[in-house]
Amino acid sequence: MTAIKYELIKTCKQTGARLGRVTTPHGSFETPVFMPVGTLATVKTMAPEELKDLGANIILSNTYHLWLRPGEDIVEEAGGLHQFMNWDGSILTDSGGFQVFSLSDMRKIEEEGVHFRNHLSGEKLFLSPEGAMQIQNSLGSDIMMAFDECPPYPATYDYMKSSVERTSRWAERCLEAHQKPEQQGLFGIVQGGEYEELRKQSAQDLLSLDFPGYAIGGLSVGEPKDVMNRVLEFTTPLLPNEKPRYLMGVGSPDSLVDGAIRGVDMFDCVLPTRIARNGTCMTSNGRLVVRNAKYARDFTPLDENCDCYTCRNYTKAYIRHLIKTNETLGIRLTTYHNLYFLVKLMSDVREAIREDRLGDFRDQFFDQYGFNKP
Ligand SMILES: CNc1nc2c(CCNCc3ccccc3)c3nc(N)[nH]c(=O)c3cc2[nH]1
Ligand SMILES: [Zn+2]
Repeated sequence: MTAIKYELIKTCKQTGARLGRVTTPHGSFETPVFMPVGTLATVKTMAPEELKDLGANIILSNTYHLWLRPGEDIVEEAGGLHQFMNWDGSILTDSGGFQVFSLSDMRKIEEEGVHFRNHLSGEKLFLSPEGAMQIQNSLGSDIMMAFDECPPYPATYDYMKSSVERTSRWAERCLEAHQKPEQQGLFGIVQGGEYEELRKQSAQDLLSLDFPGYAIGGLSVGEPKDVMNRVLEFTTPLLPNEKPRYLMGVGSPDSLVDGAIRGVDMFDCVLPTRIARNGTCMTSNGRLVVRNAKYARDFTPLDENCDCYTCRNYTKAYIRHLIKTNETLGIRLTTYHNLYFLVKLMSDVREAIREDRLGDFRDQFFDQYGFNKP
């Protein structure tokens, strides 16, 4: 019995989008799905009950951060991440490679692994594919990610080629170091930047290792949206139809819809929680900065089309007051709303796939939200 099961329910007749269901040892969820990010074993300011209430069934956590604080040994002693943070839904952990590159300034990549400095203390550290697997094993996540290199954008073809080949060798080492495949699913991460030949090579290498799911890495690293969409158009068809596809680090509402249309099933992004902390909200009519003076006497909800807890019980004026006075309830209410907004968006996307009208949904959503239609 493998840890991860994927059921393809149907494909949208109007687009390449898929309606599916992923089952892990901690439950199942329909796809396409947005996964809230919980870096330090918490989706910032949200209690697990609130995440369940807003409709989240799977959240992300992170090898790099939890290895540094509190240490995976403490999490293991607590009985694993689910016990430690009191979350009984599914958990996906990233392997730490990306965080090393995005957080640590001094780093050196070798065949063995990556040398870098702890971004908090400056002490020298080393992370290898085997180390990343051991940490995720201790955390007890339902879905683990292979240790990969996410090259910067842009990167030369030659650099990208040698990076892809190393990431493929690291993926093999992760598989060999995988201790509990019946309890934890391991996803391979396809790299290759914007080079179709290298995406093909990366996908071919990883498919030969027969992972239960595949991630598309190396995107949402500063490339223009049309580059991301083009890479998706020639990369998703390389992946098996009967396994989930996870686009890492994406993204904004328009990228989620455009990714789903191109056959992506799973998404994660820090955006909704990060912008909530400075009082910026995603609404059906576009972004809203609630601390703006014009909302001081606006006694309507953040989004009149939203039926979330925040929008049913509080006004822009009150939330603006809380944000301006740095009252914690303020960012809790904006976080709850932003997460609900993306979870609801993906529910609407799944509905549109069921009814074979995701292309029409995209046009209507983009017009109302204010995205320019290319
Ligand atoms: C924002 N753009 C972006 N993010 C990327 C990530 C991280 C995805 N988010 C995981 C996370 C988990 C917990 C807490 C915080 C973040 C990647 N991860 C890996 N392993 N490989 C990638 O190529 C890669 C590319 C990315 N682009
Ligand atoms: Zn709301």
